[in-house]
Parts: sequence; C-alpha cells; structure tokens
Amino acid sequence: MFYGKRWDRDRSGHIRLVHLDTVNSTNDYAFEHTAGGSGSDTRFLLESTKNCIAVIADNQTGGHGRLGREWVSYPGGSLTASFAAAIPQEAVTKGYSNWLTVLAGVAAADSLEDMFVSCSGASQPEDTASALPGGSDRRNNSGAAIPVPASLKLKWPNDIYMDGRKLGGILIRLGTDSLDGGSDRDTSREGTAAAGRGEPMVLAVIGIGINCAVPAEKFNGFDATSLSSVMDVPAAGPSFAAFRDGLAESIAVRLSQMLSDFKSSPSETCRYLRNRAEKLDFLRAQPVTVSLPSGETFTGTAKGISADASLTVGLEDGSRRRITVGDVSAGVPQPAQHTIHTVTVNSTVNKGR
Ligand SMILES: Nc1ncnc2c1ncn2[C@@H]1O[C@H](COP(=O)(O)OP(=O)(O)OP(=O)(O)O)[C@@H](O)[C@H]1O
Ligand SMILES: O=C(O)CCCC[C@@H]1SC[C@@H]2NC(=O)N[C@@H]21
Repeated sequence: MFYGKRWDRDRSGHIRLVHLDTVNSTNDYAFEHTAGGSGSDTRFLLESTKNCIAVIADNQTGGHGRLGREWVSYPGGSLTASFAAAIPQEAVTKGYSNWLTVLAGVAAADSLEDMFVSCSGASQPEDTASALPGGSDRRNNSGAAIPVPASLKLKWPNDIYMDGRKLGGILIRLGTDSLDGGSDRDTSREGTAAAGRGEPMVLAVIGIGINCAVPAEKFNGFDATSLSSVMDVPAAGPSFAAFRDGLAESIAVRLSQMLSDFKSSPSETCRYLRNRAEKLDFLRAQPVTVSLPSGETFTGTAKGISADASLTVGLEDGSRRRITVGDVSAGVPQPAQHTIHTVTVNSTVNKGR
C-alpha cells in the first residue's frame, strides 16, 4: 500500500497519482510497493492494460541511473517520477521489453514538445491526433511544420537531450515474479497464446527524471541542461508543483496509452517506436567510439536502432555491429581532444537493480 498522498486525477480512472514529499528513489519506492504482487496497488495494475500508478516526489535524495550512478535532482526544480504498470511476461521473454526505454522516451519527448508548442502559442490541429501520438510530425492546417523552440532528441539507450545537452534520463526496472493478469486482458494479442484471466504478467517501473529548473552549479559538472533554458518555469512552490505535476500527468497519459498498445500489439508498437526513435535519434549518423566490457574499443558511425532495440554501428570496412553492452561516446578520439558525451550502453532494462 502506498503511503503518500493519493488522488485519482485522470478522468479515465486508469492512472493513480501518488505524491511523496521526500523519497530516496521514486523507482525503488514504486517497485517495492508494487512488485510484491499482493497489495491493492498491484491488483489495480493487473486489472486493466491501461492502468498505471505514477509516483511523483518533491524531493528525491538518492536518485540513480543505471549501475547505481548518481542522478542529480533539485527540490523545486526537478521532475522525478516513476510509473508502474504490468506487462505480459511473454513480451519480456520475446525481447520486446527492450523497447520500454524507447517507449518512455517517446512519451516524454511528445509531452515536452506539446508543452513547447503551447508555450510558443502555436495551435495544434485536432487532425494530428492519432492512436499512437507522434510529436515530430506535427503540421499546421496548411501543412507547414509547427515550430518547436528547442530540439528534443533521444540518445540511445536512455537519455533525453535538448539542444545537444542532457535534459533527462530514463531508468526501467522489471520485476522477476510472475503475476496473474486480470480479466480485461485482450485475448486477441498477436503472436501470443490466449491472454485472458491468468495470463502471466510482470511489473515494470519506468523512472523518468527531467531537469525543469536546476541551477547549473547543482549538476556536479555533468553536461546537463534544464527546461528553464528555453522557457519560463514557475519558481519553486505550488506553481512549480502544478507545472511539474501537469508534465508528469501528460507523460502518464501517453505511457498508459502506449503501454496498452504495446501489450495488445507488441510487434506493431515496436515498429512504431522504431520509426519515432529514428526521428528523435541523437546519435544517428554521428561518429561514435564504442568500448565493450571485454576492453575492446572501436570507432564507427551510429546507424540507428535495430529491430531488437540495440544500436547499430557501421564500421569503416562497411560491416555493421549491433551493440547491446558497452560504452558509446559521440565523437572519435582526436589527438588533442577527448570524448564529448559518454553513454554507458547496457541492456536498456535492469532486471532487479
Ligand atoms: N540531473 C542530471 N541531468 C543530466 N545528467 C545527469 C543528471 N544527474 C546525473 N547525470 C548524468 O547521468 C548519469 C547517470 O546515468 P546512467 O548511469 O544511466 O548513465 P548514462 O545514461 O549512460 O549517462 P550519460 O550518457 O549521461 O553519461 C550520471 O553518471 C551523470 O553523468
Ligand atoms: O541516468 C539516466 O539517464 C537515468 C536517470 C533516471 C532518473 C530517474 S528520476 C526518477 C527515477 N528515480 C530514480 O532513482 N531514477 C529515476
């Protein structure tokens, strides 16, 4: 049972919002309170493909990225939120869950782009609405692209970039226990066995951190940026909380819809995500340096995301390698200059912590 303040603000009733004043990590908290599988929160998640619990903290004291690396947040200036949902175990065994990080990145990028568009005063035509929301393809009624005052990108595997710097990050944690799915599960899911009552499900926690207005000196030297560099963000206090919660809720609504699509049509949704990820790809066509855990290092050109959500790198001899584990830096080493951005490339999904 969650002990934070809870309110159901989503009109559909599919999203429960939980607000915490201070927590070590929203990811750890959401995981601990749902993965056990017996409480009312877990039952809620198992009841419907669209159900999702969003845990939002005012102050996160021990936020982390992959491999326990520090995630900096600032009370009154950061969005630190984790979204818990149940996904079919079969999606995990078939490898689809590697796409969850991209799904979360697309949800965040679409919500942020919408916010930029509304801040810039441009109207979004209703006919752009689609079952799977697309952000970069927005057009006005005469077909012209709607201006977005900042360039949002996803840097594989788990970073959100704005104007060339890191704005946010995503951390997925999957449960290992198999839980019984509820009765509203779609029984027509492609490529899967009948998915009615009792279909095995696993808990997924999708953690998202976004720098809304973090003072530069708080970044501990990380090459990071905040939304406040391109737009007015309300000062700390109730106005900031409303701004942050609005953004978190917008992301939650998108996640709920995309997760539901993912559960009912995993391969189709992954194709859609691959398409969106291609448009949002920060590394695409850039020279990169890859360091594998074995100690091997090589350079190449990022060629985009593969069908299994790994990164494809083109080598000088024309061959290609798929990277699932290792370190990738944008840029190649120069005699007098070293790497610019470093990404640890690992499985995009952490099983356990
Ligand atoms: N608030 C923040 N904004 C931007 N970057 C941050 C912030 N807090 C920490 N970081 C960076 O994110 C990293 C944690 O992320 P993670 O362990 O998932 O690695 P990563 O995504 O490969 O990182 P990166 O590509 O940024 O080096 C930290 O090591 C730090 O470099
Ligand atoms: O390093 C990254 O790029 C991923 C960082 C993920 C940070 C978010 S903030 C909310 C949630 N709680 C955590 O401890 N981590 C994630």
